[in-house]
This record gives sequence, C-alpha cells and structure tokens, in this order.
Amino acid sequence: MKKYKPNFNKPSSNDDQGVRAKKHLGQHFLTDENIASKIADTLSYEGYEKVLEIGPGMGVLTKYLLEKKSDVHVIEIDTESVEYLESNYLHLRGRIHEKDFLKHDLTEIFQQEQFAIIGNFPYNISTQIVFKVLQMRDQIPEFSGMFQKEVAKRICEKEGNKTYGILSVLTQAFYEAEYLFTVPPSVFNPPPKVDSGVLRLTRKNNFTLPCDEKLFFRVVKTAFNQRRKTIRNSLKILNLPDNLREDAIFGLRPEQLSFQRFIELTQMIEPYAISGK
Ligand SMILES: C[S@@+](CC[C@H](N)C(=O)[O-])C[C@H]1O[C@@H](n2cnc3c(N)ncnc32)[C@H](O)[C@@H]1O
Repeated sequence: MKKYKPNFNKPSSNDDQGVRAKKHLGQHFLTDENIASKIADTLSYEGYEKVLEIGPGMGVLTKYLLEKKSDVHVIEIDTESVEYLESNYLHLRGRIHEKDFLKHDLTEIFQQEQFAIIGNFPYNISTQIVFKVLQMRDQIPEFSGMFQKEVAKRICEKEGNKTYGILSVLTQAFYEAEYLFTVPPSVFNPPPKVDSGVLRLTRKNNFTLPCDEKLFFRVVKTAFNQRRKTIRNSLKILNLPDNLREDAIFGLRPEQLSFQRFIELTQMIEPYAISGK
C-alpha cells in the first residue's frame, strides 16, 4: 500500500491513495503498526463471536482484528474512508456500515447477540461513545480502545481524586476499568495536540445494580453538577426529609464517594424520590 500522509490543510489530489484527514470527524490516522497490533491485543475475544470497530478509517487496526476474529464489523461515518475500505478490504464486504455510531441502532447489526467494541476513537465524541456503551451494556461484555489520555484516565480514576467524576462512577458501576498504556502524538497523522491513552472495560458478572438504576444515574449526575458542594446541598432539589439528610454520607462531597457508596446513597433515597423524574 502506498504510504499516504494526510494533512488537514491539504485537499486530496487524484494521485492520493488514502483518505484526506478531516478535522471535524476527529480523523488522526495511526501510523504505527506495532501500536495497532497492541490495541488489537487488548480484547480477550472470549465469550462473544462478534467485534465492532468504531471509526476504522483506513483500516490500520482492522487488519489485526481480522487476525483475531472472523466476524468483525466496522462502523464509519466518513464516505471516503468507507470507499477506501471497500476497495482495500474485500473480505469485509457486507460488514462495513456507513453510519454514525452515536445514532445507529446497533441491534440492526447484532440483534440480541453479545459483541465487543474496539477502536481508535474520534476524541470529539468520546464521552458520548461511553454513554452509549453503558446504555447497551447488556450486549457489550468488553470494550477497549484509544481516547484522549485525560479522558481515559478519568474513566478509570478512583474516588478521592480531582479528575474522578460522573464518567468514572457510572462506568465503574458496571465495568472493571483499566488504564493500559499511553500513546504519543508522534504516531498519528496528523498528530493530535495531546497524548492518547488506551483503556479496557470488562463487564462485571453482576451488572444489574441493587437499586433503581435511573435514580442512580440521576443522583450521580446531580451530585457532580455541583461537585464542590456536599451531597446534602447538591441533592436539596430532591426535597428529602431532614432526618435522612442528617446521615453522615450527606456531609461528603461527590468525589469522596465510590460507586458502591453512590449505590448505598441511592438505596437510602429510593423510598422518597420518584425514579426518572
Ligand atoms: C481517530 S480516527 C481513527 C482512524 C483509524 N481507526 C486509525 O486508527 O487510523 C477516528 C475515526 O472515526 C471516524 N468517526 C468519527 N465520528 C464517527 C461517528 N460518529 N461514527 C462512526 N465513525 C466516526 C472518523 O471518520 C475516523 O475514521
């Protein structure tokens, strides 16, 4: 394959063999084969038959995934990348979905089957990708890939740390989260401004919470929306009885609560709050 150096400012010419990098789609193409192979190695490939890669671009990671599992599907929003894949990865035919990952109903591809998700993700939608995975957790036992380093670290962060937040609590309630390794900007074309980080999420055996899940999400989000306030103050909006609000947990700040303590808090609030409000 001809080595192509995409550049955000350079329009593609007729001679170009690759895809022109588009900033609004978060296109930073990985140029280091060893790292692509190392990312492919982060999934266990056990307990499911299908793998979905988000944003394959020119397929640098895809070819290593195909060595691991035969049933690899890719979802790509960019027509130019899709055309490139269709002509260079003939055996992927029928499994290249030209769609927006955030909007597409994945049960149209996988019905009710289990599948893993992997990718070198577009950083501009990374948080939304994680939220969609959490929504579909019943079907996603494993998830791994590359984010902006700061986001990957935040997802895996434990309570008591400054960067611990909504994404950390919600993800860790359902998945074991591991930060695996850091990737420098120099291995991308064009290079991003910041370091990248690879993480892995492994679904917990018991991924149904022992509390009202809608209320759990609401409590976590409400508490972190005013992260400098105590739980007592940030949850005032729920109009909880005074005797409940005297419990010691209400004197803490959200960043001090592990996901288990957020579950406890939700269980305490449950009799007084209407879920989904
Ligand atoms: C960081 S690039 C990675 C490309 C390739 N996997 C690589 O490592 O070189 C992100 C890819 O995600 C695609 N993408 C961006 N937004 C998307 C979306 N909403 N749904 C599906 N793909 C998307 C981009 O077109 C791009 O190909």
